[in-house]
Amino acid sequence: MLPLLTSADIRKADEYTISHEPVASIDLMERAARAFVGWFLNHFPDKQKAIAVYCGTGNNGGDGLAIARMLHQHQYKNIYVTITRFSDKASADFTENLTRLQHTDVPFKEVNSAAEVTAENCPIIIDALLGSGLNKPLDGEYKHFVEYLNSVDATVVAIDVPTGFFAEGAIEQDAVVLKADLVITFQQPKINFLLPEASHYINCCEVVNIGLDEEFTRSLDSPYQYIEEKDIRKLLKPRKRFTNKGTYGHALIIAGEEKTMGAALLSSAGSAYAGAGLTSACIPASGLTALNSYLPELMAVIRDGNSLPDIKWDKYNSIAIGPGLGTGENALELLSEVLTNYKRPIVIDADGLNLIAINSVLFGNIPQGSILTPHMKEFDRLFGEHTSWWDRLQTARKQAEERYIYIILKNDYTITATPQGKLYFNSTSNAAMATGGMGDVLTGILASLLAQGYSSEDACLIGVYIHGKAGDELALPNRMNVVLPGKLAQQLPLTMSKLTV
Ligand SMILES: NC(=O)C1=CN([C@@H]2O[C@H](COP(=O)(O)OP(=O)(O)OC[C@H]3O[C@@H](n4cnc5c(N)ncnc54)[C@H](OP(=O)(O)O)[C@@H]3O)[C@@H](O)[C@H]2O)[C@@H](O)CC1
Ligand SMILES: [K+]
Repeated sequence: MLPLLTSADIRKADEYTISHEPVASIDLMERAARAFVGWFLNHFPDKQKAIAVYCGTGNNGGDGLAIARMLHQHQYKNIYVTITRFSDKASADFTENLTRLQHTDVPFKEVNSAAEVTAENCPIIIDALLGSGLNKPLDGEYKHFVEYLNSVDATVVAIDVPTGFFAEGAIEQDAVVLKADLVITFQQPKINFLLPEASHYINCCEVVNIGLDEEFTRSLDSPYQYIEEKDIRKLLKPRKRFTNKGTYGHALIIAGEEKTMGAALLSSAGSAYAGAGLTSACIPASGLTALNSYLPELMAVIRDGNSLPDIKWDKYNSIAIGPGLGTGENALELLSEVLTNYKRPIVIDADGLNLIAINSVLFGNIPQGSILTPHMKEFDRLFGEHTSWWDRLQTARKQAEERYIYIILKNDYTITATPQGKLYFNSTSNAAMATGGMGDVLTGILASLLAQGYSSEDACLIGVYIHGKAGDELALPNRMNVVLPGKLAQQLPLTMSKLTV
């Protein structure tokens, strides 16, 4: 698990490393610059191409100067440094790196206003204007200058954080930010890099390690954590000898109407392929043929007309409700029944969430430890409109704590908010998975993991990870443009077995 730190905490880790490793601050900057250059050398090997390095006068600018010097040592022939003296301040390490640069023959100039900048015609721009020290939205000279650079046709490589981009906190919709083709960031992705707003400003991000003290960063106990494969390997249990279907539980998926049987089929398939010993689908009678022909391993509990089915609650180790269920009277009655009669954690998705949004009194009946899986719109229907993903995260965290539930906020980096106040960012999945029915499969996977005896938290972390991982395994090596949910479900047994060897 990689702690994701705010800028303030990164500064603390920075200071701790400087005094405890110990390493001089200027040497830590040198290490950061070397890490950047190591990556840059491999990906921009043409040493004749002109590179413009724009440096502010803080430590981000200091990095820029050190990087310009190192690239020059690596025989990059056309490096042009511009220092923006838009304020009187300059950090000590910036000043030291300026002295070091002056001992080379790299040309540099200093400008006091955006108007002094001459037309840019380098195909590569290195952005070292401002980094994680940004403390207010850009205005004045920086704003003009960034707007100008955004109009230039060049590949922009940002050091650590693109100028004007807040590493955490709500991002304003009209924020002026230097748009980066690539960000080479130090130690960890910044929290806002993992939220959808980043897509307007950052095309691609690479993380390079600069050796900040890991024990110290863990001790900060950040609420924001990035889940890696090794974490899932610790949680996922291999199937053992001398076990039988009873060992792996019975999941009930309450989903689908006549015209939305697909959602029920995909959820149920997600449950079966994720390894529940038994999966029953509670569906309308009109869907029975579809169910039997789609996956004969599934069992049916029939909902007939307006009457509710006779559900033997004790039979099921977990229940998921919602995909394709509709928001009519019957669906509402069904959900109310479940919330009244079933006391273990359940999974609520899609129309299950929409029903709660319309009938908020139901909120109080959700069993503790239950898992809600909203996408952005469902989330806002449940908890009110939000204008930024950062605000959504804070709401998710608060609601999960107050209601003792898990909220899986679906997104590129799906986030699980827990009752303990943690926000876990998932690291798998890809754009080929952006297709209808994908969430239904996730719902089935979660119900399946609960049925198999995983805690709600482990079910969330494992479920979201394997769902994305199966999608990655199908899409990435085969360069598939789209992965269909049914295929993804079929991939799950292989994905899971790879994670348990
Ligand atoms: N973390 C690490 O471990 C390591 C970090 N390193 C590097 O340090 C970088 C952080 O450096 P940093 O703290 O000096 O901040 P930086 O981004 O250079 O800017 C500071 C200046 O900007 C100013 N300023 C702020 N907002 C502004 C605005 N809107 N418009 C105008 N001005 C604005 C602010 O002025 P003030 O408001 O205080 O007057 C201040 O003077 C980090 O991104 C990484 O590259 C590595 O070298 C080594 C290891
Ligand atoms: K920068």
